[in-house]
Formats: sequence, C-alpha cells, structure tokens
Amino acid sequence: MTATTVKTNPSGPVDDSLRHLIIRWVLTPVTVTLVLVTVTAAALALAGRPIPMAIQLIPFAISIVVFGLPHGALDHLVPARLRPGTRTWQSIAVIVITYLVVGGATAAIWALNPLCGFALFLLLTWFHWGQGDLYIDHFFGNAAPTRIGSGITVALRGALPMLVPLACHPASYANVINQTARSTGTDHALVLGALTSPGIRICAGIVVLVLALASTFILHRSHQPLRRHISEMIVLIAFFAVVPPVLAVGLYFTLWHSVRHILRLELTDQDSHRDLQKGLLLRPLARFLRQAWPITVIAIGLLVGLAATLRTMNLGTYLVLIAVLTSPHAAVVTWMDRQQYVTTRIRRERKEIGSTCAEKADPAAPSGCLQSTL
Ligand SMILES: CC1=C(/C=C/C(C)=C/C=C/C(C)=C/C=C/C=C(C)/C=C/C=C(C)/C=C/C2=C(C)CCCC2(C)C)C(C)(C)CCC1
Ligand SMILES: [Fe+2]
Repeated sequence: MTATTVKTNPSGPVDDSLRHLIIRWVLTPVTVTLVLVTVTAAALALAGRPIPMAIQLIPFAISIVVFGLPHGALDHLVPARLRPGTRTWQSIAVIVITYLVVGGATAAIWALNPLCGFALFLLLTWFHWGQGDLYIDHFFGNAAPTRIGSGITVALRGALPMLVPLACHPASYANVINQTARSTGTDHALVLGALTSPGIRICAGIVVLVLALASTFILHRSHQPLRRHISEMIVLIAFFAVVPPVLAVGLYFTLWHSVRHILRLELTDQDSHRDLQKGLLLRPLARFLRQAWPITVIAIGLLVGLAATLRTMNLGTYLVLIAVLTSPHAAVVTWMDRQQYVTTRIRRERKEIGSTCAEKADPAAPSGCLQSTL
C-alpha cells in the first residue's frame, strides 16, 4: 500500500509485513505488560498488600508527557493530512475553533454541574476508547462489516475500561468521581452510593457479558479471525477486574489507547508511513514526538493554569483538563473515522443492499435483502 493510498483508503487490509511489525512490536508488548501487571496485582491482593495510591498514579503522571496528552496534540494537522487540498492554516483554524467551541461548552457544563460533567465524560470516553479499537480492527482488515457490528465493537471495547472497574471496584470508582467533582470547588454532598450498589454492579457485568457475546457472534458470522479479538477481550476483562482502577485506567490510557492512536497518526504522515513499511518504528515515533511537543507544552500550560485556578493539583485536576480536551478530540477522531472508513463502508453497504434487493426482485434469486443489513 502506498502512502497516498493510506490517506484515501487507510481502512483496507495492510500488507502482511506491516501487520506483523505492529503486532510483534506494538500490540503484543502492550498486551503482555497488562498481563504482567494483572498477575502482579492479583498476587499482591492475595498477599493482602494493597498497591499504594502514589504508585497507582504513576501512569497518569507519566501520561502528561509520554503518549497520553501528546496523543491529541496533532489534532490540528488532521484535516490537512486527510482531506487533499486543505492548507495547514485552514486545518489549524478549524481545529482551534472546534477546541474553543466544544471544549468551552464542556468546561461550562463542568462549571455548572461537575457530576453531570463527569457523567458525560464517562459516556464520551466509553465511545472514544471504543472507536479507537474499532480503527485497529479496520487497520487489520478484520472489522465487523456492518454498522450494527461496528457499533457493538465500539460499545464493547469502551465498556471494558468503563464498566468492568465499576463492577469490580465500585468504591475506588466512586472515590475518583467524588475527588474530581470536589477539585472543581463544589462541596455539596455527592450522592454516589447508588454506583456501589449490587444492582448497578450486576447490570454493568451483564452489559459487558452481552456485548462480548454479541461482538464475538457477529465477527464469527462474518468469518473474521477471532484470535486477537478474544485474547484482547479476555486480557482486558481480567486486567480491569483485578488491577485497582486508577492504575488500570492510567495504564490503559497511556499504553493502549494513546499508543494505538499515535500509530494511526503516523500512518497519515507519508514519511512515517514509508518508514513503517520498511520496518522502522522508532523514526516515525521520533517524528511524531517532534511534531507533537509544541502543542503538548501548550496543553501542559493549560493544566498548570487550571491547577492555579482550582488551587489544587491532583488526579481530579488532570481529569477535568482531559475531559475538556476529550470532547473536541473525540469530534476530530470521529471525523477521521468518517474520512477513513465510515463513508466507504456505508457506500459498500448501500451497494450490497441494492444488489441483494435487485436479486430478490428476481424470483429465481436467493433471499437475503434484509440479512445483508444485519
Ligand atoms: C490540538 C489543539 C490543542 C491540544 C489538544 C490536546 C493536547 C488534546 C489532548 C487530548 C487528550 C489528552 C485526550 C485524552 C483523553 C482521555 C480520556 C478520555 C480519559 C478518560 C479517563 C476516565 C474517564 C477515567 C476515569 C476513572 C478513573 C481514572 C479511575 C476510576 C474509574 C474511572 C473510570 C472513573 C490545544 C487545546 C492546545 C489548542 C487547540 C488545538
Ligand atoms: Fe484519544
């Protein structure tokens, strides 16, 4: 696949050498790291030794400069890279305005009602982390072929980091929400007892189970390979069920979601794409870091400004900043999805439905008009 093809059709199957490179040097090391952390956390829990909060916070702290915050720092270049003819200044202007409007609206919701802000943040994270994993399925050419199938992939992959910790560690979950809402200055009593109730936890577990079964069934029915899907799903369920949430979500954000998105960005850069095709991983990463550092520094400046305004610097402060950045960032990534594969898939679906319905109009043709829409 050439670099130009990546801009116009990045969703098609990539060639085998690039696929193996990414599996071997990016996806597998991250998955193995999560397995090792899961085993260590389980051993410590069995020995009755809790992981200190100072240690749990390390991945979130590191994410300020490594992978996490920088993974959104090229958003302003995305239109220029994906839509031919877009000038860099136009790309920057559109994204800065998007950040001001969408980020500003999110900040206003947080200022008016932090609990509501957090609830929307959780829902958006569910969607955004799910869409990140759906892209990886497209990258490997084994995504669910229909809109419903894609929706279930997004729902499942987002539910793993958002619902499994809720089902297994409700008290820590509620604590983080409390702490974050408090860091915005609201000191009214927060009613989060409901979150820790057995009913909610059981519902969260059932939703994950149903989505896991539905997603596996759809991939199986569309003859997609299941090995990566099932192994990642099992690792993520065990990881979020065992590892304390602050540590688990911090590691997932930095090593899983952000690394995958950085790979996606590298593939939109012609030089980096060429390097990846040649089997070079470090050069594209260095190029990404070079391109991302100025905006990362501005984002760190925003974090310092927010901490000064709220007069507190803790996980809650960082999460508020991330929440404000996530809404415009998710809008940019949703636009990327449309450019890279959603539009192509909708056209393909329409074509398939059209041809299957045409067949159906022929009495001799086999039935399948509804089936093709899943
Ligand atoms: C471009 C631009 C820029 C920048 C940007 C950026 C830098 C971005 C980023 C972005 C980002 C960086 C994003 C992120 C995301 C993230 C997320 C989405 C997360 C989430 C999380 C959560 C939600 C969690 C929670 C929790 C915990 C932690 C524990 C417990 C449990 C729970 C789950 C609760 C600026 C503004 C300068 C300007 C304009 C343009
Ligand atoms: Fe992201």
